[in-house]
Amino acid sequence: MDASAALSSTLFLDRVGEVVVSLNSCGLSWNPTAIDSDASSCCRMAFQMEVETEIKFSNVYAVEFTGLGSINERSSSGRSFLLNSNCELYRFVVHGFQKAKNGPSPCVLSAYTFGHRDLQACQTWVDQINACIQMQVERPKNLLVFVHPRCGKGNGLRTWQTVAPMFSRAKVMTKVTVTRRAGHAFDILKSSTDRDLSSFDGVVSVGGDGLFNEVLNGILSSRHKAPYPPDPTVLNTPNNSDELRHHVSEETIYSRNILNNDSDIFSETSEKCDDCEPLLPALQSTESGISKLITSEKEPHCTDHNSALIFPNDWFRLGIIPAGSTDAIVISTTGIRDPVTSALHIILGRRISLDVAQVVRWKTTPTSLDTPLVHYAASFAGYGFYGDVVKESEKYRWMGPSRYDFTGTKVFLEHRSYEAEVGFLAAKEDDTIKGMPSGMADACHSLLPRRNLSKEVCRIECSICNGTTNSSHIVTNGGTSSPIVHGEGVRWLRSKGRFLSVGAAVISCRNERAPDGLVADAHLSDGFLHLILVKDCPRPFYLWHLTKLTRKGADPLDFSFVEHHKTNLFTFVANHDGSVWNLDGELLQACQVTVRACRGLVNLFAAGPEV
Ligand SMILES: Nc1ncnc2c1ncn2[C@@H]1O[C@H](COP(=O)(O)OP(=O)(O)OP(=O)(O)O)[C@@H](O)[C@H]1O
Repeated sequence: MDASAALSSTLFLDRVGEVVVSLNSCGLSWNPTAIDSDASSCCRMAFQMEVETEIKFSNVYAVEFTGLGSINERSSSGRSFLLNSNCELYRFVVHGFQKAKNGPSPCVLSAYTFGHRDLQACQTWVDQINACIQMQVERPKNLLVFVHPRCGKGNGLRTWQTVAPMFSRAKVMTKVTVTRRAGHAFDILKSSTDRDLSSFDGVVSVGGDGLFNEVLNGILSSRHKAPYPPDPTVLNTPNNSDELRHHVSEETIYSRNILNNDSDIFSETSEKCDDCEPLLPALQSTESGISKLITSEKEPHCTDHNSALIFPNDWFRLGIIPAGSTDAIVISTTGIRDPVTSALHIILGRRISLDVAQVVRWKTTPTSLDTPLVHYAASFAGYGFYGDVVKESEKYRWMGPSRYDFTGTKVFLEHRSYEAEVGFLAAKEDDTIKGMPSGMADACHSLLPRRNLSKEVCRIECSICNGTTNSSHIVTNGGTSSPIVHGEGVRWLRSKGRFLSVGAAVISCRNERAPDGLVADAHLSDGFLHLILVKDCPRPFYLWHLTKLTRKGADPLDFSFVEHHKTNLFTFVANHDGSVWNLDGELLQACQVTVRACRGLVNLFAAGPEV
C-alpha cells in the first residue's frame, strides 16, 4: 500500500472514546464519532480546545503495537475526563511531542493510544504510520552511544536511562558503552575500523562538552585527511619564501586564493611592523596543488557504508544528550539544555553542519622538540584565564559543577597575564576588528565600552550557515572543507603583548551562566572563528568584562582592552609554558599552535539554535 495513501476508520482513543481517525501524507487527525454525528459546532469546538485532534508525522517519533488491553472512555456528559475503564481491545500507541511555537522551549512528549477489536485492522494502522515516518529517510537506524556516568552531577547514566526508551520505541538500535575512564570513548573510536563505524549512522555522547570533544577527536584524528596548516614561524616570518615553499600544503593554497584577491595582503598591527609580502610569491608556486584541490571539491562524500569514512561526511552525524556541567555545545546548537529534546533531534534525524577548530600543536614548551600534534575543538579553544580555570578545577572535581565558580574566582584574583604573540588572517572589511594594540599606556577612558555593532544571530535555517548570505567555501582534497572569504580581501595581522586570555570561539558558547555566550553572533557553520584577545588591564575592568558575560544583552567584548577578530586561521606563540590551552574544557599544554576553522567538518543531530 502506498505509504501516503489516505486511510480512515473508526477506532477507540484512550481517554476520549470512539473516534474517526484519518491519515494523510502529513499526519493523523481524529474526531469523536458522537460529536461528528449529532453535536453542535459549539460542542465540537469545545472538544477541540480540550483535546488534541491531530498530530503531524514530523512530530511523531514512534508507533508501537502494544497488544490487548483496556481503553478508557470519556464521560459522555461532562467536560472532565472520567476514566471508565472497560473493554479489551488491540492497541497501538502513537508517540509524539509538542513544543511551544515561539522561543526556546523543551519538547514535551505525548502519547495517543488507539484501540480496535480487530487485530488485523490495528496492524494495518501501525504499518501505515510506520511507513509514513520511515519516509523521512534521514532518521538513523543504528547508533553508537557513549555514556559518561560521572559527568555533571553524576547523572550521566540516569540521563541515558530516561531517554533510552525513546530510542527503543523508535526502533533505533543503540550500542551503548558506559565509559570507565577519561579517554575510553576516544580509544574505542580511534581504534575502530571505518567498516565498523560505517555500520552506524552516527555517534551519540551522553555527557558534557568534554565527552563530546573526546568523541570528536576519536573520530577525526585518523579520518580528517588534511595537511597541517603552516606553523607560526612560517606565517610570522617576513622574507621567508624558501621556508614557505617548503611548508606549503593544500591548506595554505586556500590562503593564497584569499590573498590573491587583495594586493594589500599583510598589515601589521603590533608595535613592530614587518613586511610580510614574500608569502604571496611563495604560495603562487603551487599551481598543481590548486588543481588537485579544485578537483577534489567535486568528489562525493562517503555515503557507501563499506567505504572509507572520511570527513566531512553527509550521512554520519554526531549527537549529544546533555548531562554535563556546562553543555555549551548543546545549548549553542539547540537553544536548550534538555535531554528529551536532544534525543528527539537524534531520533528524528535532524541535521546541521558544524565548524570545527583544528588545533595543531607545534611546541609543548619553548625548549621541547615535538612532532606536530592535532586536536579538534567544537566550541572553544582558549589560553590564559580559560586554561588556568580548567587546570585548577581538576583539583576540585569532587565539588561538582560549582568547582568552576570557585576556581574562576581564585584564578581571577590571581590576575595572571601572559606574554604572547598572536597572528591571524582577518577579513579586510571586518568591522569587528578593533582594539589594535594600544599598550598599557592607554588612558583609563579608552578602556570603556565603545562599539555598537548590529549582530546577526545564528538561528534555525540560518542563511549565513547555509551559504545563501555572504560566505562561501572551497573543499580541499580528502573531503576537507575549508572556509574562505571571496572577494573581500584578507590581511595577516599580529598582536603582541601581555594577555589575560587568548580565546577562539567556534560557536556562540552559550550556557546557563552566559546566556548570550562569549560571542552572541557566532555562527555554527560560517567557517569562522572569533578570536578574542583580552589584554592585560586593571582587575576591575576584567571583572566588568566577565560580569557582562553573565548578562543577557550586554556586550562582553565592548572594551578597548578586548580585541575581537573574525578569522579562519590564527597562530599563537609564547616563549614560556606559563598557562595551558582549554579545548572544549579539555587541557592541552602548548606554547606554539596554529588554529584554523574547518567549515562544516562534522554534522550534528540538531536543528540549530532557537533564540
Ligand atoms: N568514566 C569516566 N571517568 C572519569 N572521567 C571520564 C569518564 N568518561 C569520560 N571522562 C572524562 O571526563 C571529562 C569531563 O567530561 P564531561 O565534559 O562529559 O563532563 P562534565 O561534568 O561536563 O565535566 P567538565 O565540566 O569537567 O567538562 C572528559 O575529559 C572526559 O573525557
